[in-house]
Amino acid sequence: MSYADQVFMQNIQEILDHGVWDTDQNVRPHWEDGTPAHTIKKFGIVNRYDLQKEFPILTLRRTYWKTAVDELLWIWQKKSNNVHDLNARIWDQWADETGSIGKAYGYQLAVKHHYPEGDMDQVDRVLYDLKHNPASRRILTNIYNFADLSEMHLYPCAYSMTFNVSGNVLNAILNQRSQDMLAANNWNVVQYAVLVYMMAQVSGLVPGELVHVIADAHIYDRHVPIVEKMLTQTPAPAPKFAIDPSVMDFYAFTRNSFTMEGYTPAPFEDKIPIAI
Ligand SMILES: Nc1nc(=O)c2c([nH]1)NC[C@@H]1CN(c3ccc(C(=O)N[C@@H](CCC(=O)O)C(=O)O)cc3)CN21
Ligand SMILES: O=c1ccn([C@H]2C[C@H](O)[C@@H](COP(=O)(O)O)O2)c(=O)[nH]1
Repeated sequence: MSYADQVFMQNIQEILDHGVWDTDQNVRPHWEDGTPAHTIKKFGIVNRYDLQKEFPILTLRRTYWKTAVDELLWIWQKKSNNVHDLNARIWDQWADETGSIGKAYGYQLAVKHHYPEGDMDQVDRVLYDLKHNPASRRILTNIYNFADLSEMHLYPCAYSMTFNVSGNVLNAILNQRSQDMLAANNWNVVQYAVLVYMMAQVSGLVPGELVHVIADAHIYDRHVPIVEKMLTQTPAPAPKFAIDPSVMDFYAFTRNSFTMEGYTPAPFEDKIPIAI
């Protein structure tokens, strides 16, 4: 069993056993057929993944990690908010006729801000500080920009990364206000673990801990039978993740810069409906 399996199973069991249903409330998300998409949730889950021990990928079902990395590069490297720049169709429901998802995610990371050293966007500021001010306690990104919320088609869920250097180790905290546990929990964990690896490598550091803070950790009503089945699956050990050691420029990574050796997830045939 991978450590990520262990954490996921504990989180899911905790939500199913002690979570609170929102069936008595009016909820924003709905299913494709118009039915309200209710959830059972736990507030305030904190998971710690030590990247020096193993890569945090689920084996209870396949995490489509290449697609997840594509989306990560779309946001953090291309800094795009247009689904035409993304291979997967996972954002199509939130895109307008031009393909834009509004002033969300990549758009916010591309906005340049004034600093004494010159104008930089949030990603370049992190890269600059990791190199020049590793002792800084101000190395973070935050895309929950209130001024632009009215122009975002979905408010950012994973909205802030705080980077922290201890010795030669790069640690990070991912802050997430809302988490669809089945569709995107491990998806997000894999993405931000890969981001820590990327940031560490181009900064001459080694990846350390990823701390994932989730405010509203929920399971959608139509996902309950699927996660219950997942909990009965036989997990496998974590695969070996590797990153191309020759890439020294954050913007030179591609989806092919990463490999996952020995990934043998349990079979999983269910189609996961996504609440809109
Ligand atoms: N309700 C909801 N849950 C989410 O996880 C979510 C949203 N909405 N809205 C915006 C993005 C889109 N995200 C998504 C959407 C779909 C998949 C999905 O369909 N995953 C499939 C396979 C993906 C593939 O084809 O490679 C899976 O099996 O995990 C994952 C993340 C995450 N976000
Ligand atoms: O990276 C992501 C993006 C989205 N989600 C999920 C979390 C919620 O289920 C929905 C967003 O709905 P809100 O009503 O805005 O919270 O999308 C995710 O888990 N990870």
